[in-house]
Amino acid sequence: MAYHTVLLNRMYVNGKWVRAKGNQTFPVTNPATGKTIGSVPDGGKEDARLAVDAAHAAFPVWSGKTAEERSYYLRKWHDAILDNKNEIAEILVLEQGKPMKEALGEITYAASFLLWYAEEAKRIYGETIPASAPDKRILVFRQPVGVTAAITPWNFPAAMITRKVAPALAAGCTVVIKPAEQTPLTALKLAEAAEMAGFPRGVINVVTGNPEEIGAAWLEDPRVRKITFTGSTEVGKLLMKGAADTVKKISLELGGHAPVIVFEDADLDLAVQGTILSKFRNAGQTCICANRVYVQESIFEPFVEKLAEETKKLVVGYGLEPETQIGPLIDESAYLKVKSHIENAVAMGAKIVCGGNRVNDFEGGYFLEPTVLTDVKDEMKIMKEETFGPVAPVLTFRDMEEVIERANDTPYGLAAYAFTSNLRTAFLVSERLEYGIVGINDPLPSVAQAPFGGFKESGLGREGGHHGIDEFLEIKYVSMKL
Ligand SMILES: NC(=O)c1ccc[n+]([C@@H]2O[C@H](COP(=O)([O-])OP(=O)(O)OC[C@H]3O[C@@H](n4cnc5c(N)ncnc54)[C@H](O)[C@@H]3O)[C@@H](O)[C@H]2O)c1
Ligand SMILES: O=C[C@H](O)CS(=O)(=O)O
Repeated sequence: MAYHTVLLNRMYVNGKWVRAKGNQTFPVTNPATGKTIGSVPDGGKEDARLAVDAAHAAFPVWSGKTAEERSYYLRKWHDAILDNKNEIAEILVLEQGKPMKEALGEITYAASFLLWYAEEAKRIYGETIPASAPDKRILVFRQPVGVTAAITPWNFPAAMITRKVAPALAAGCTVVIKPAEQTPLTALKLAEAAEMAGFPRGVINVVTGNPEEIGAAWLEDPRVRKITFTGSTEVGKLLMKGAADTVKKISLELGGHAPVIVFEDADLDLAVQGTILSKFRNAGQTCICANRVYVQESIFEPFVEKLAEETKKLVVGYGLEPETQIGPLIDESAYLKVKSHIENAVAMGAKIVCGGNRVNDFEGGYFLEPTVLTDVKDEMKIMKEETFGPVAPVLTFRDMEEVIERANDTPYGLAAYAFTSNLRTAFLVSERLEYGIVGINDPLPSVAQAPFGGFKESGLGREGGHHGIDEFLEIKYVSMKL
């Protein structure tokens, strides 16, 4: 299929579609074909500062609106995104590569945060506290933190933006957004929808361009009071250090290394399908994808046989083709990293049960066969580093004590999964797994109403649920002497 070229080539600052100050642009590539599909402004420090100028100027008006008024704009944005769902999804597929069905699902998921926080905006309650002195009254207010900088990844180019800016806007903050350089077009389509929704100029700003320059500009600007980041743990640590200079609030949604635990009392078909859904969604490029699969030894053989049988059925192809289930990896370096995990495992004795090869039917794209490995050892790279690709290492375990200890033996703590039909096992495992998200017989736990986030080096703070709005609020108390 000949894919059309997408022409946006402007970014959205202060309610206007503008070029970068240096007039530079950078290409946007289709990861399935390696072909350029568009170009966007290559913004830098000055563009980043201008966006903060706009957001800072808009803050008094936006934060001064009533909750009902802010809720209205969020709902309009939600409607504008869903009215243009197919067009946005197609652009998302062209620049990110995921199958159309997943892209449509992501747009729906992204819009759901706007609807959720359109309601949460109206529930930012304060409190009164009984004063110890009879002539004093104590009032507690929750107020917006101020200008918020959102820096987002390429794997969910729509949802990772709205999961941040919906609560920020609901709280009364104004936002400056830097999308990943691999997937800027989706972010600009969201900005287009926000413009359709009628947001006042300067409330929402999207700057495309040099990550280091834009990031540095926002970190050093005292007017930016909040950094909200989704991406690798490595970059998250950099931003956390940079935020310290002006003591900015910070939220971090970082890397993961999810264990899947399959107990012998699990429904085998459910456990296999659940492992496939978690492992191979977005070609394994999600932060909560299964990265390790532990199977109780008594069911190991039938589980691996069924998992391999079902994995071989998965269709690898272009995202716009309706039958495609597995798209390309985002770029060559992503492919080489995943391939290195397979090669390291095999060199240390792992067996490739299925997959393991690049699919060469597609010129220009980095497509990898969905892969299942056995004879895996805990010392292998794939057991320690986030793979971010369609490879499932499967290992055995004897009992709950052993598997909980091994599952928790990682610096990560984002998501974990367990398949069991035993209620006691479900509760004990849920309580003892050191992860912010635990799916029990549920491989797809992410919803707008739940507080998404990680333990340990998987992040700080939560996105979604009523917790998500707290990240964008300051608490103030007023002591009034009568
Ligand atoms: N926890 C979550 O919710 C979640 C969600 C999606 C992705 N992720 C993680 O993100 C990673 C993959 O995404 P990625 O490759 O885009 O991550 P990345 O860290 O390379 O990039 C993320 C964003 O940070 C920007 N960036 C990179 N260096 C920067 C710098 N020095 N200053 C400012 N900004 C900078 C990038 O341009 C991009 O916009 C994986 O580790 C994945 O687990 C986590
Ligand atoms: O990759 C990270 C996303 O947060 C995954 S999900 O779509 O929220 O499950």
